[in-house]
Order: sequence, then structure tokens, then C-alpha cells
Amino acid sequence: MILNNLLKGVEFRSEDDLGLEIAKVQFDSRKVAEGDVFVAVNGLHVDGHDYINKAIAAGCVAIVGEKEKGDIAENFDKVIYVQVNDSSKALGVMASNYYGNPSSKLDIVAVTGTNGKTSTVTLLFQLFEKLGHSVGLLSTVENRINDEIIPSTHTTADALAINEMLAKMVSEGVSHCFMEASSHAIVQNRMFGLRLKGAVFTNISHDHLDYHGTFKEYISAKKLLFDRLGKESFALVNVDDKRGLVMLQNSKAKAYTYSLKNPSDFKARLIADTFEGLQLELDRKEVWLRMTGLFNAYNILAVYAVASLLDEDSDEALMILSQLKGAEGRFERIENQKSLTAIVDYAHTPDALGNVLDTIKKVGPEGKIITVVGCGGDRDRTKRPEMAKIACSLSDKVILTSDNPRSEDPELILNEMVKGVRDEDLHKYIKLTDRREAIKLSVMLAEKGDVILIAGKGHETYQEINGIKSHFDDREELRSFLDA
Ligand SMILES: CC(=O)N[C@H]1[C@@H](OP(=O)(O)OP(=O)(O)OC[C@H]2O[C@@H](n3ccc(=O)[nH]c3=O)[C@H](O)[C@@H]2O)O[C@H](CO)[C@@H](O)[C@@H]1O[C@H](C)C(=O)N[C@@H](C)C(=O)N[C@H](CCC(=O)O)C(=O)O
Ligand SMILES: Nc1ncnc2c1ncn2[C@@H]1O[C@H](COP(=O)(O)OP(=O)(O)OP(=O)(O)O)[C@@H](O)[C@H]1O
Ligand SMILES: N[C@H](CCC[C@H](N)C(=O)O)C(=O)O
Ligand SMILES: [Mg+2]
Repeated sequence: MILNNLLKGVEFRSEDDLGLEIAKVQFDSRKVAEGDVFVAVNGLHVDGHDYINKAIAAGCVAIVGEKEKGDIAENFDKVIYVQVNDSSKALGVMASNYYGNPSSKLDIVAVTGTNGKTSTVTLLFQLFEKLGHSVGLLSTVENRINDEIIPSTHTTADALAINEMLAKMVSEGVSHCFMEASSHAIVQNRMFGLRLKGAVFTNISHDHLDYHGTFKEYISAKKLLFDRLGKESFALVNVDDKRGLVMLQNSKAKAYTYSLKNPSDFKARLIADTFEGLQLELDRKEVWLRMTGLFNAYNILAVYAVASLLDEDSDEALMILSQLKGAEGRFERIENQKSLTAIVDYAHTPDALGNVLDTIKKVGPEGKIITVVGCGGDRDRTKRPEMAKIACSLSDKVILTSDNPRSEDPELILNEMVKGVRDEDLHKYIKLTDRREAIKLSVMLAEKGDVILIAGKGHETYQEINGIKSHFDDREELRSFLDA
């Protein structure tokens, strides 16, 4: 592709001839090959501008960067230089151009919020598939093009990977794509330049303050998704969350609301919440669903509203929804012969953990609740004491253990968690860094009628300790001890 065409829609300054052919767009010097353009992005750890010489040595023919040409590299006589105000935004637009602007050729609905993104997009994917459409999914658990699975490394991939997958979807006739929009992705402009049919806001609560700094900044990050929507798009927000309406301010999109408690465009009423499923009144129709928990009522309502906004038949949508199961690793029950209720859930924020434990308390059996939980390393430290506090106040016994410690000392993470436990709950917890041993102990402690909750890792099939990922699956571990 000609560089000039690649830069269509990007505001830039350049004194060079931009008529040359480009092989590929890259933003990592380690991936640059002969004939590529290298986009230098300033990151959290290093500045891409410091890798321009490496990119040139690897054969790139053009550079896109924010700095003045004279301030960067010596051997610029060999390459074209294009100066932009924001490289990550330029990268978003260039990635779209390179892959033929796929987002304008299918309907993309992005879902943001602290909790419920994966659950919502997975349900949307399943629903639209069963409604007879060819569908794409970009999510934490996996990316999908109909039956094809493309492994996922992030909740929201980088701009090049997103557009590459969207282009593949277009070439395979996909009509709808449901994607998660993480707050990291929004502020890093990984989705910049995408044309969205709509965006959904599920909720916002404590998470990622390590990255965003303050809760206010975290809200602003989510809001940016809605600020960037065009007037042809829809914005659908949960107004039972007090930040729901904030998302709509400054948005040009057509605004819609959903709620279980407040006046809204799409409304549901909870009739019953049981281990077997939810009973809801949706659009004045009664429906039984195979999912548990008030939070799932919100997810179902959002899915139903999106289907309506995309002009699907509402009766057919409700019928299909009533047959769907939730996303894997989300309130997933592990069958066993020990008369125990065993649940694996991805709750890795204080809000999610509280919701899941509240649900178990409300709908679960009379027995004790035994919770196994940890907190990820290299992530928001302030959620650690909160999560331990919630786990201990809503459970009878808690085994505090490792999640993905990543580069951190597992023992120190547990010590930070313990600080949050209330005095009256101090007798409830045990610290055990080895997650396998912690799961084993939960099964040993459980008696007939008890509930075991293994929280935080859900669908994950690895554990990252000391920067090394090894195979680990909460469901496999739990099953092996329950079957022993
Ligand atoms: C904190 C964060 O989001 N980091 C992401 C970010 O990395 P970074 O800013 O640290 O990049 P950097 O290492 O400083 O490098 C800056 C630039 O120099 C370039 N570089 C670097 C080295 C080199 O030799 N040559 C070179 O060109 C890099 O390609 C990059 O363009 O940009 C990278 C490229 O897109 C991402 O892979 C990386 O995700 C890291 C691995 C990560 O763990 N991210 C998590 C926190 C994340 O994104 N999570 C959200 C979900 C959160 C949620 O809602 O729960 C997600 O969407 O997955
Ligand atoms: N709508 C919701 N509101 C609050 N909590 C929810 C909701 N839906 C799911 N949860 C809880 O949050 C956990 C994570 O849900 P899910 O994976 O759907 O969230 P996510 O937003 O995709 O998370 P991530 O940021 O890691 O991608 C679930 O396991 C469940 O405990
Ligand atoms: N998307 C979240 C997932 C956290 C899952 C938890 N198991 C952990 O590793 O901390 C994050 O990257 O913060
Ligand atoms: Mg997710």
C-alpha cells in the first residue's frame, strides 16, 4: 500500500515524498522487516522513538513519530519521516487503512465496564449465531470468527491485531462483531478509528487504579469510548449504575438506557433468582434463563436491548436467550458426587466478588461458604485489602492464596490482602500461597451441603509466577480433588 493512502485521515506534517510502497505497518521494532513503516509509540515502560534506529536497521522505509525529525535519529536520510501529534491515534487509523477499513463493513458493538464485558459479548455472540448470522467475537477468553477460535492475549487486542481479525471477519462474510473495550485499550487508542455501530456500558467500580491513577480518570477512560461515537451509532448504558448517564454526556450517539430499578428504555424485573436459573420479566414477557445472579439479569437485559437496537425479532431473541448458558469460568458449577456445590468464577474485583458471594448467600444451600481467592500481581494494589475484607465478611471460611503473582512476591500480596480483614473475621482466614494446595484444602474442609467458591481465575488455563506461565486450571484442580 502507498504511504500516502495509508495516512488517509491522519493529521501529519512531512517534507518527504509519500508516494512509496509500504509492506506492513509495525509498532514494535522487533517485528520490523524490509519495506515496513514503523510507528513510534511512547509506552508505559519505554519510548518507541528510542527504537527508531533499530527499526531502520531492520529495513523499515518510513517512520511515523511525534518528535521533531532533527531530535531523533542520525540516519534519517535513508527513510521517510512523518510527524504526527499522537502516534497511537495515527496507528489506529493506519491499521484500519491497511486492512481496508473493515469496521465500516460490518456492525461492531463494543462493551465496556468494570465487570460483565466478557459475559455480555459472549451471550451476544451465541444469540446472534443462533439467530442465523455470521458472527465475530473479540474477548478476554477468546476471539472467534464463527467456529474458528483465535487465542486471545488481551481483553482488547492492539490496533493492528483488531483490524487484522476484523478484515478476516469481513472476508468470511461476518455481519456482526461483538467486542470488549477495556479501559486500557480506550486510553491507549487501540480502537481509535474504528467505526462502531454501538457501545454498551455495564458498570464501573474499583479496579485498575494502578494504571489510571484515580477513579475519576478511570471513569473518563470509559467515557472516552462514548465521546468518540458518531451520531449514526447507539450508546446503551446501565442507569442503575450512578455513572451510567455520565457516559452519555458529550456523546453524539443515539442514547438508550437499561435498568432493573430506574426508569429506562429497556427494563427488566427480577421475579426469582435460584441456582437453577433466573426468572425475569422482560418487555412485559416472563422468561426463564439458565444463569444465576442479579448481575446476570443485567447482562441478559443488555443483550436483549442490543438485539432490539439491531432490529432482531424480540420474541425469537428471548426464546434463544432462555436456552443459553453463561460464558465459561463465570459462575461455572463443577458437578460432583460429594453433595457439595462447587463454583469457579472470574470475580477479580471487589464488586464482582461481593456480587457472587451475595448471590450464593441468597440462592445457595444452607451450608457453609468456603472461598478460595487471591489477587493478581502487577495490578491495582488497593483492591487487595478490599477483596479480602469482602471474602471474609461474606464467607464462613476463606483460604487466601495466589492468583497470578506475575513479578511480585506471593507472600507480600497475601500480607496486603490480610490488612483488609475486619477484626471480627480474623478467625476465618488461612493463608496458603500454593493455589493447588488451597483448592485441595477447600475440598478437605467442606462438608455435605457446603458451597466452595474458587474465585479470580475463571477460564484461565495458566498461572503466572515469577514471570513464568505454567498450565493451571481451577476447574481441573477442583474436579480432581472432588473426584478423589
Ligand atoms: C499496561 C499496558 O496496557 N501495557 C500495554 C502497552 O505496553 P507498554 O505501554 O508497556 O509498552 P512499552 O513496553 O513501554 O513499549 C512502548 C512502545 O515501544 C515499542 N518497542 C518496545 C521495545 C522494543 O524493543 N521495540 C519497540 O518498538 C513497543 O512495541 C511499544 O509500541 O502496549 C503493549 C502493546 O500494545 C501491550 O501489549 C501492553 O499490554 C501489557 C502486556 C498488559 O499487561 N496489559 C494489560 C494491563 C491490559 O492491557 N489489560 C487490559 C484488560 C484490563 C481489564 O479491563 O481488566 C486488556 O485489554 O487486556
Ligand atoms: N454485569 C455484571 N455486574 C457485576 N459483576 C458481574 C457482571 N457480570 C459478571 N460479573 C462478575 O464479574 C466477573 C467477571 O465477569 P466478566 O468476565 O464478564 O467481566 P469482564 O468485564 O469481561 O472482566 P475483564 O475486565 O477481566 O475482561 C464474573 O465472574 C462475575 O463474578
Ligand atoms: N483483565 C484483568 C484480569 C485479571 C484476572 C486475574 N486473574 C489476574 O490475573 O489478576 C487484568 O488484567 O487485570
Ligand atoms: Mg473480559
